[in-house]
Amino acid sequence: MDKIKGYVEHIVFRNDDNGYTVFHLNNDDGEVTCVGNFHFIEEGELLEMEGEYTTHKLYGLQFSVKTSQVCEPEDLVSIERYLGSGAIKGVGAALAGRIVKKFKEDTFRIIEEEPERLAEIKGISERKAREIAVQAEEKKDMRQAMLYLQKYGISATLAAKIYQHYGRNIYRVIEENPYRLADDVAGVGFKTADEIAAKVGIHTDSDYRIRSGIFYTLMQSIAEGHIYLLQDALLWRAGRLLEVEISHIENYLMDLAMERKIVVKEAEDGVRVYASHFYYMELQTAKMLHDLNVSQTVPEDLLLERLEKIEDHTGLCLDEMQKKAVTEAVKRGILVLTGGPGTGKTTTINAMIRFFESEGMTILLAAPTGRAAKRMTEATGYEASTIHRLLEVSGGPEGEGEGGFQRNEENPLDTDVLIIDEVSMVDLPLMNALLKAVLPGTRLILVGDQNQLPSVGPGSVLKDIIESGCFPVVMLTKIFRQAGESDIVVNAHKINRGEPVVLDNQSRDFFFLKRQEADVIISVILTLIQKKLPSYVEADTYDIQVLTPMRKGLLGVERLNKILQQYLNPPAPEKQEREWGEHLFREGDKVMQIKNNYQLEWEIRTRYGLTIDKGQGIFNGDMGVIREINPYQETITVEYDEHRQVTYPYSLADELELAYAITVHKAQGSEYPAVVIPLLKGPRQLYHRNLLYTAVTRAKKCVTLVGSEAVFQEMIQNNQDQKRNTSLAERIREFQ
Ligand SMILES: Nc1ncnc2c1ncn2[C@@H]1O[C@H](COP(=O)(O)OP(=O)(O)OP(=O)(O)O)[C@@H](O)[C@H]1O
Repeated sequence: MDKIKGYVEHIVFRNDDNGYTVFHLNNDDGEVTCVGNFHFIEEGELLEMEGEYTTHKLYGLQFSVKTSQVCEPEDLVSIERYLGSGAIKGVGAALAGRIVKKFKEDTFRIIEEEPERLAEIKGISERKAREIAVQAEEKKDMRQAMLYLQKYGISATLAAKIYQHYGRNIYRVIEENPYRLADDVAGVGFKTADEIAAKVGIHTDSDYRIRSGIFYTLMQSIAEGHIYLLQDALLWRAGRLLEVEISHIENYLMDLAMERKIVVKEAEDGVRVYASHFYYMELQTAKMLHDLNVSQTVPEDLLLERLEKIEDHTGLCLDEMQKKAVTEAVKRGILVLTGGPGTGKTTTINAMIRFFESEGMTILLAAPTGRAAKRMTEATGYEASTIHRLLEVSGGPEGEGEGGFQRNEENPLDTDVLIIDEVSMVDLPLMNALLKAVLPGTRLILVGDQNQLPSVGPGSVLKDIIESGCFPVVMLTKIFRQAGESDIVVNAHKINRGEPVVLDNQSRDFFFLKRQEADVIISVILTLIQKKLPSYVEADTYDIQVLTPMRKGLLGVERLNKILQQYLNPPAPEKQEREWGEHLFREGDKVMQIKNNYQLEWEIRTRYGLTIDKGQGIFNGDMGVIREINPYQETITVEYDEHRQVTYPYSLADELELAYAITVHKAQGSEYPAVVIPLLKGPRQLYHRNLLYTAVTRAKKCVTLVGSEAVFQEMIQNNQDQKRNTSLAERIREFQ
């Protein structure tokens, strides 16, 4: 082991999650590049470190740090450098120089013990002197707290967040009730809090622990899509988590209910336990839906007359149900329009738009995902946005949550009509946020297919609204696309009704290739996407989408992506590549953004590098191709639709995933020219009718299933998609 000591000259790279840092150190021998894990580090600091010199194949000689210690700067130059490094706001290099010139080696003591004396220096008022002292003190506190949290194995980012939340109270919180962290700090879950508690020596049946465990169990079920848990299930799950007797846990439910942290309700299916927040969210959503449900009396014949004019004008010819949808949308404050693929939903939306337009009304369109919004724009010729954008999300990536929207009850949307498509994908928190921003008097039209998979987030809002029976619903059932013209549509409806589908491969757009082994299936997929399908549907290889039910397993997303990457984008000397944990990205890879990120900037450039358009926001589900991995700038450039290029710093690489294959869940709301679906036996809870239906309906021109016919037919028969525990329909009825 070698020992070195010097000043941090420049931090080149820092990963805040694990503290991995690369920096230049200035010591007696000149400049040394150091790498290591640091909890807290700043330019200008004096460090004493132990470690060894290594040679990196790209970056050359480095000092790999094993242990380190921060020392007080010793000589005057160093004190001045530290003070002027920007570590203390408002003190630049010049001022630092003046301070050190006056107080010399005594500088730090003066700042700490007699800060008012700083005002003796020209340019420092008494107020500024106090500010400098406070900042210096905070730095010291923070460093101490970081070291303290490090003992509990907490990452640097999390430690900073925790410190920000509690400040100096951190010691009391950790020692008395570390479970508070799970409630107060985003990113700390019960598990982390529990580990800390164990280290602090908090007893396994302490009050705090059990309360926190109950909440954690409720939150887990919310993450699975439920709004409540039945008491028995909650007790059983919490008992297993906490390894405490169920009878012991039961006592706490009453306390938590008294404190209004949870809501306990008797219902037909048993005693339901809600996290209060979610109980009231359902209640409020139900109330807001009712508030919007106002009817207007408009003479029917007048309406139909105007509609006819629009039909003449546009060449649309609506059937009875479609007409009903338009007239109801005009008369009612809220309308649900539902139906399977090809039943004319988009055509009806278009007719509505033309009608409202002719009345001079303002219209807003939105959908839950970027891709769905784009499709809506294309189908209507009207600009549609994502719901998050519509509500003017203010947070960072996924930073929405409650209160994260600029549009709300105090600043509602200014429109006469609001049409939302793909409502099956909208979860309860988003519907709640949306309704807050819609004034009664606005016409809200919710369009969706209730048989698609439910939203990823909790609730089954569309189904519940329909099931409540309290609002006007127009259900389109007639399929307008002709049989033969589209077996995708015909078969999708059969799947939905639980009828067997004939697999004789006589179709032009629906194929089933029977194979029984995973690796054979993969080789068939490769032939399809490399050779057969691109010319058949007139699309690029990368436009053909493989959809699979699972993430894990022989035919799961993770394995498929690794194999498809190898064949579709093999390594080559001219292609840069880089590993992130389990993932390897290579130039030329097909990737997907897996979070909404409203801050990411995109640019469209000409061949000569001139920027011709730019904007912000890349959404969950957007797909692109890696154009460049730049190890020097530490960036990845991805090109999305319409040549939009986004440059990601390495630190955002975890917002990307390979996308040769994606899960059916991720594909909700998107359509592809051709879809390939591998099918072998899998868990019954997942392999159900809705999943198959959603997968098949993602294809515009061609579906090819590859695998076991038995599994396919079993999925059609299995309508046991996991029932979600929700009670929005009941809350809606209670307001009747
Ligand atoms: N009343 C109608 N008469 C004749 N054709 C119609 C009628 N309504 C819709 N169509 C046609 O049926 C096809 C499907 O309609 P549309 O795209 O509106 O349905 P959709 O429910 O939005 O389907 P998807 O969800 O698959 O996009 C279109 O080709 C459309 O032109």
